Amino acid sequence: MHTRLYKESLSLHTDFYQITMAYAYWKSGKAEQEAIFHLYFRKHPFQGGFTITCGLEDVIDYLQHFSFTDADLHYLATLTGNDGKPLFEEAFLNFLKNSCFSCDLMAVPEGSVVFPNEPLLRIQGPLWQCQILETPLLNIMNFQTLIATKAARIRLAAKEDPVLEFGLRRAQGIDGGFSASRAAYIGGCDGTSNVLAGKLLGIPVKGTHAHSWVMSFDSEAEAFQAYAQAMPNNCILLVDTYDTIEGVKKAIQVGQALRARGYELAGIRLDSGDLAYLSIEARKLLDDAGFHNTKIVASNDLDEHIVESLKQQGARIDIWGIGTKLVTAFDQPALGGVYKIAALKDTQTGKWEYKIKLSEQSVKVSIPGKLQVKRFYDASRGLYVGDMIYDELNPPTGNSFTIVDPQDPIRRKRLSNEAFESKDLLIPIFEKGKLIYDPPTLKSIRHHRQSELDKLHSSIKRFVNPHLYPAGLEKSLYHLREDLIEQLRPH
Ligand SMILES: Nc1ncnc2c1ncn2[C@@H]1O[C@H](COP(=O)(O)OP(=O)(O)OP(=O)(O)O)[C@@H](O)[C@H]1O
Ligand SMILES: O=P(O)(O)OC[C@H]1O[C@H](OP(=O)(O)OP(=O)(O)O)[C@H](O)[C@@H]1O
Ligand SMILES: O=C(O)c1cccnc1
Repeated sequence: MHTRLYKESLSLHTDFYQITMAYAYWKSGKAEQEAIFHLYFRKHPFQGGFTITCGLEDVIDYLQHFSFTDADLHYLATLTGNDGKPLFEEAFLNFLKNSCFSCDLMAVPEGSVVFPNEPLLRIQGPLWQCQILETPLLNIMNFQTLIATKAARIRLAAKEDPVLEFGLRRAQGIDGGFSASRAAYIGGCDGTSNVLAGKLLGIPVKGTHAHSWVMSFDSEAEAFQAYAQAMPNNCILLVDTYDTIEGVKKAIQVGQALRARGYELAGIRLDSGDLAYLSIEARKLLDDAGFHNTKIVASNDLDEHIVESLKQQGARIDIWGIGTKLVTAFDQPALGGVYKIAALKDTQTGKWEYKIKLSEQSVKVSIPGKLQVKRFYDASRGLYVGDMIYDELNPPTGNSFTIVDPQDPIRRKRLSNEAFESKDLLIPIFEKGKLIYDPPTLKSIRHHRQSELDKLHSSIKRFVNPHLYPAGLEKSLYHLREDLIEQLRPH
């Protein structure tokens, strides 16, 4: 999508240090050494129990367009060090000019449920390429994964009701708005007010009208009549500009006039006040007047918690319009996804060397290897029962496995191929830079997200103190990691 939004080449859409490292790798003869990196997160957002991965299509788009234009190289050639001399040798800029993306990429399909420490992306290829891609891959995946997860939580709260994403005006800039609309649709919104997302992505566009429409007329009644006149087949009237109950009554009068012309009043919208009380009162007025099919839309700083509460209060809201708190992920504005090197191939021996990052905080110690995730499914209950992160360089044998929670090694679980079905989550996307994956449509990603959430036990999906889904390291990988920690920090 980036290439459709921006005319610029986006190969410089990275942090400066990625380019200085690429240069230094090149200078030290390591640029082409084969490496494996993983992109993963350590903690679910929103204190939740699950995360929805999102952003792969934009990652594919980015990688397909990854090349340095003359203008990019010209710019890099102007950068100087503190002695005033150019930072990058011309031969390096030529090296960039003649290169294109040539890595293998494995990914968990968009819309899948994922858990801490599981690679959402695994990239294998020349060290300099893997490195330089850290920033754009995180930039794309962190945001869209965050918003898809927020939308999925709102979808859970709204149950079967339609949810419309109204966030563009409050979103974080142009791409923030556009990619939020995409991620929100994958996460479970049914439509968007973002017309560009409608055009480019095929998301249904929906909406009502603003207070300024009403305020531009001498009276609310006139405003409603004029709107119904202009758009009799798409008439949802915002009733709270002056007095909500009076507004509903005026909307009913307009609804009667519409009916006389052979149209139906599609809905009313409430945007302030006590949404439970007002929706119940509005429903009574509409039903008493015979407008049983006129929907009640609600908006006003909604999020999953308010939607859940309004439903518990018996609110009669049919459609939820949700903007700010969805597209800005208001209560957690960033997903802390990270991207770490996990193995490097020795150029002499051709053998992989494991790489691990230590930290004082055990949660921040990285996981070495060429990781894959096996997910176990209990077909008799229709539920996912556990995920095993394992090392393809040293895969476990047999049919029964132990997984260990790296943060709490006492938490272990046995998973067996005999009791459960299983599948590997990471699938091939690029092979040596060639795209070998046919990305699914947005609609089918959305369906996939729904079927994934259906396979999670309700205790994992609750908002308050969700149950911890068993996702751990296969035992021998756990021990490998412990051994490496021991070797690097023996005391
Ligand atoms: N019955 C309810 N239970 C829980 N939350 C509610 C209920 N009704 C409305 N809310 C939420 O409470 C908040 C109300 O905020 P606020 O007081 O700013 O709204 P308001 O009274 O309508 O004012 P404004 O006219 O400025 O929008 C919103 O987030 C709204 O979604
Ligand atoms: O509340 P959100 O979830 O962000 O949904 C979108 C909001 O945007 C519109 O009004 P706007 O916020 O521009 O003006 P208002 O606050 O005066 O209604 C609309 O009326 C909603 O309230
Ligand atoms: O169509 C609407 O009602 C709408 C669109 C954007 C923001 N708030 C409301």
